[in-house]
Amino acid sequence: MSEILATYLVHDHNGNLEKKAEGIALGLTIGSWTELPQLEQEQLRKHKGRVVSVKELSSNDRVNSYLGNTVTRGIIQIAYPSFNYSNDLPAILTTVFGKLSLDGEIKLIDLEFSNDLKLAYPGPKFGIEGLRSITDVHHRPFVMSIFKGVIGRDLDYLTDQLKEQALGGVDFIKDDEILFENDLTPFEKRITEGKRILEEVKEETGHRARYAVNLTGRTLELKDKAKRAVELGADFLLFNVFAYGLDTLQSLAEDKEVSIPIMAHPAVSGAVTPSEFYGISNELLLGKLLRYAGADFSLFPSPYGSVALPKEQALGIRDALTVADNQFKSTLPVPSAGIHPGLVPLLYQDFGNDAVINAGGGVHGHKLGGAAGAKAFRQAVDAVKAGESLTAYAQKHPELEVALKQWGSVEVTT
Ligand SMILES: CSCCC(=O)C(=O)COP(=O)(O)O
Ligand SMILES: [Mg+2]
Repeated sequence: MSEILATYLVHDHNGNLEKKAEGIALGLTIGSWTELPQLEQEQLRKHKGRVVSVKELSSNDRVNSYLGNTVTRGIIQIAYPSFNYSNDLPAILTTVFGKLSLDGEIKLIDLEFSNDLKLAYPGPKFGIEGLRSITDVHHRPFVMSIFKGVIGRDLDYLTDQLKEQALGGVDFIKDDEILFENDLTPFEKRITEGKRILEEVKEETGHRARYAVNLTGRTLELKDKAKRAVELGADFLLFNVFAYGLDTLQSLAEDKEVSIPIMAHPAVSGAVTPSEFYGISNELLLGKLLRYAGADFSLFPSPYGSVALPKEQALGIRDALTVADNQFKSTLPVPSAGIHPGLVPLLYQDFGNDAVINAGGGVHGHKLGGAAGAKAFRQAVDAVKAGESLTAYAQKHPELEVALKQWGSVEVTT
C-alpha cells in the first residue's frame, strides 16, 4: 500500500504512549471516526492512520521536559495512507506534522516514503558524480570559499575577491546567503562578470572554479530568474530554500531549463530543528528532504566550527544525503561555519572524499590574503590525502604554515 511512515519522538505528560499514538493516527486523518455510524466507519477505514509501533524509552530515559514535569519519552511510528493527500511535500508535511507540530512536545524524526510515492520527487539533477564530472575533481574532497564583506561594495570589489579565491585553487565559490538583489552587484552582472573573471583565471592557471550565484527575490519570479541565470552562463545556483519552502526548491530542480546544479543553504532551518522536544530533525530536513526535493549540495553546520551541530546529527545528515538509493543521486554534504585549515583532518575523518570543505572567514581572514587562504585549504586537503600531518606538510607550504599559526589545528584521534 502507498503510505508515508512518520517517526516521532514524543514527551508525553499523561504517561500513555499507546493512547497518544492512537490519538495522532486518528486526529491527523479521519478525526472523529469513532463517533460516526458504522457505515461511515467502514468507508473511512482505509483513510485512517495506522499505528505501526510504540516504543517507550527505558526508565533511564525518563527526563524532565522544559516545563519541569516528569514525562514519558518514546518513539511512535504512524503510517499515513496516500488516499489522504496529494503526493507533494506541502500536503505530506501538513498531514504528518501540520497541526501536530503545534500540539505538545513532539518532534518529527523521520519520514519513509513507499517506493511508488518516491517516484514523484526529482532528487539531485547532478549529484556527487555529476559534480565530479563537471569539475574533473575525483579522489579528494572539494574545496569551496564564500564571498565575505561584499555588501555595500561594488562589482570591482566583488570580482577582485572572486579572482583571489579562484587563484587560490578552490573548486567552488559561493555568494554569501545574505547577498540579495542590489544596485552595486546586481544578479545578472555578478553572473556575467563572474564568468569573465573565472575564464581569465582559467587562461592564466588552467583552473576553472565554479561560482554559485544567490537566487533571490519573490517566489513567483524565481523560475524566470533561474532560467535567465542559465542563459547568461551561470555555473550553479545558491538557494535559501527554508526561507521559501522545500516545494519551491523542488519546482526549480525539476524544471529542465534550470539545467545547473542547485546548492541549498540552511538559513532559517535553525528555527525548526534544534530543540529536543519540538520541530523537525536535522537529518530529515537538511538530509533526506533536501535530497528528495533536488538539492545537489546541502550546507549545514559542521560539528566543529563556530555554529556547530552535535556530531551524530551532522553525520546523520551526511548519511541521509549519501546513502545508496535506487532512485536518487547523492547530494554533496557541505559541513560549514567557522571552518579553518586546521580542521581539515577532522572533517576528512568524518566526511571523507564525498564532501565539500567550505569556508568564508577561514579564507579571507588569512594574514596573507584570500588567495593564500584558499591555497592553505587546498594544501591541508593535499596533506590529509598524502597521509601527512598538517604540521609536517606546513613546513614546505608557507600558506598552510601561516594558517596553522593563525587558527591552530586539531589532532585527529582514531
Ligand atoms: C551554517 S552553514 C552556512 C555557512 C555560511 O553560509 C557561511 O557564511 C560560513 O561562513 P564562515 O566565515 O563561518 O566560514
Ligand atoms: Mg553565509
